[in-house]
Amino acid sequence: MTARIIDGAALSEQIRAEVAQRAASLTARGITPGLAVVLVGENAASQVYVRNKVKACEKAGMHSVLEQFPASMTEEELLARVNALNEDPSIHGILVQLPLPAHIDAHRVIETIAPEKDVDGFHISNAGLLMTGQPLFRPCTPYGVMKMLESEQVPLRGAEAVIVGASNIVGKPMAMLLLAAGATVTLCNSKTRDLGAQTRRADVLVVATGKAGIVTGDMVKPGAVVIDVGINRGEDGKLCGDVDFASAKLVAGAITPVPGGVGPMTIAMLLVNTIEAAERALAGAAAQA
Ligand SMILES: Nc1nc2c(c(=O)[nH]1)N[C@@H](CN(C=O)c1ccc(C(=O)N[C@@H](CCC(=O)O)C(=O)O)cc1)CN2
Repeated sequence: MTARIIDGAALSEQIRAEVAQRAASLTARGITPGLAVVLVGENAASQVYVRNKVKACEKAGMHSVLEQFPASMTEEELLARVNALNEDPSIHGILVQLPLPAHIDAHRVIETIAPEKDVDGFHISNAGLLMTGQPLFRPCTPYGVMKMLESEQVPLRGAEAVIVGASNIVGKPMAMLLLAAGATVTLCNSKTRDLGAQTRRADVLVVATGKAGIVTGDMVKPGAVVIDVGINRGEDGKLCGDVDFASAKLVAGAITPVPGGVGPMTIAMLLVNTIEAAERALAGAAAQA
């Protein structure tokens, strides 16, 4: 058996086209959705991601601002920039690209973003809302994974979902979204004993560890849906995921590639969250008038 390839690039194009229509309709009503992307430091991968985010906004007819600062920027200076963006009415979404330089407390920065502009969904109040089943913004990567599962019509009610990696930005919110969809969720971490025993139970397996090839074909249940969130640079210089694609695709029922899988969906869902923020701002303004 060879797995069906889940094409995140194609699905993200569809979602971005829908976003462009919503953006045009908002602009016609006098409000152009605006996203501010803040990058501190010279991380090469982050530079690519933020440029792609800004380009995607422009293509969808949205306003975007890229604020780039040297790694020497202080935490107080960054907090002041975030506060200024919180007050800027032309900006509906704010994201601070991660990782931040080690001298800056990422938690403090994220907690400074106004929750109603936190289009990454990382603010503690947005994490709490997601956990209690009342999401305002769903974090973009897990939200994109849910859209991929939906487009593939993967049954989630009662399914065994296993997530490898328990980060705040992917693993934990992924667990909340799968739980809300009715899956039985197992969240594995670096201390998990016999990882293969867990992953082999999974009808839906999501891998987000940042460790190339941590999941191999022998760790996949035949017919499972395998979602690879990892983006690593292999020894050959090419991008690869956390899943050993060559062996896993012979066992899985469906699998996401890297590149062209979850990555493009992350950017598409950022646009969706920004549109939603702008739509809420318009509704709020109308209610006050
Ligand atoms: N503030 C945030 N920081 C980070 C997030 C995030 O959601 N918010 N996620 C990741 C990085 N990330 C988004 O920022 C991201 C990673 C990868 C891609 C992507 O499209 N990847 C392509 C390959 C691109 C390449 O050539 O390198 C793919 O997989 O096809 C988009 C967004 C960490 N930081």
